[in-house]
Amino acid sequence: MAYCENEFNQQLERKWLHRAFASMFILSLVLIVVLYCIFLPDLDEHIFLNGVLTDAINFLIVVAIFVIVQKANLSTTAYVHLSLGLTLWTAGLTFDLLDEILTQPLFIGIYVEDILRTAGMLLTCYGLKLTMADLKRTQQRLSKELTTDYLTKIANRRFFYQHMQQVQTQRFTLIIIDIDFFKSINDEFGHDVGDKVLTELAALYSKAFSQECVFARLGGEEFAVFVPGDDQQFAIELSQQLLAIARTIELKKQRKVTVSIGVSFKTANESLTEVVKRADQALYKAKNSGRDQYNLA
Ligand SMILES: Nc1nc2c(ncn2[C@@H]2O[C@H](COP(=O)(O)OP(=O)(O)OP(=O)(O)O)[C@@H](O)[C@H]2O)c(=O)[nH]1
Repeated sequence: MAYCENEFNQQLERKWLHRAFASMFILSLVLIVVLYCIFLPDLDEHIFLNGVLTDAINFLIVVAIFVIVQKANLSTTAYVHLSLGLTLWTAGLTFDLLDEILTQPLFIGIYVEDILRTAGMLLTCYGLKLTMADLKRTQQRLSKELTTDYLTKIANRRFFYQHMQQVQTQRFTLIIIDIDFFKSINDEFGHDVGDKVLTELAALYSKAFSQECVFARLGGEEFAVFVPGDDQQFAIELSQQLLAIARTIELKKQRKVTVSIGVSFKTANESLTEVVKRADQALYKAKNSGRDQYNLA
């Protein structure tokens, strides 16, 4: 609710900002033309069409960029810098354009026109830099979101499979962990307690692995660990440790959480599908043999 209100206020603020910049943009151009007409009433004597076409094209290009900026979804800081920069730049170009049609006082050509254009260009450049930085931040956030599990904040299935694909020429150990009777935990204690068990288990397991291991939530109540190498003894010790960690999570009514584990070792020419299938089969055996245990494929 608070989020929606905030979003609404931001949209309202942006709408007014748009109106203010559009009005300022149009007014500044009209003002320059009007001032010319006031101070140079004998237009006929001054009109000469020298290079007007290229200046008109330059003018129209910057006006088009201004319109694009008004429609773009930018951060407020980037939007303000770009709009202000383009307004000043266009004001400079208006003097430049009128200069081709009318004779203007020297000080306008030397100071006003160039100062406005240069200040406008600098502000626009800075606005572009801010826009690029915003874009980079958005890309980084989206790519993190794409590979992170929304609930436990550990890596998700997409990240895990991408990682296995990248290192599929190496030998590795795949451990699949599945919480036992998770449906009954949800049914008995509620979905929020189920969520808490998932986050707590993910946090405890994250601390148990070294940097080279990749730990992810595959979905539902299923987790997976990628361990480089195919050391069987290490896999057994790690699985025992994972079983013990799960039992430390205590639910109400003295009920403890347990997990079942399936382990497979990737051989040199084996496909990813095959190694995942063998780990799944090992997990299935651990479940069928009474749960709270591991099985090696
Ligand atoms: N709280 C919560 N529950 C989830 C989530 N994702 C899946 N579940 C539930 O997890 C349960 C999985 O149940 P089952 O596949 O029957 O497995 P199980 O009850 O653990 O039984 P076994 O695996 O055979 O021991 C389902 O009831 C899903 O609704 C989640 O993000 N949060």
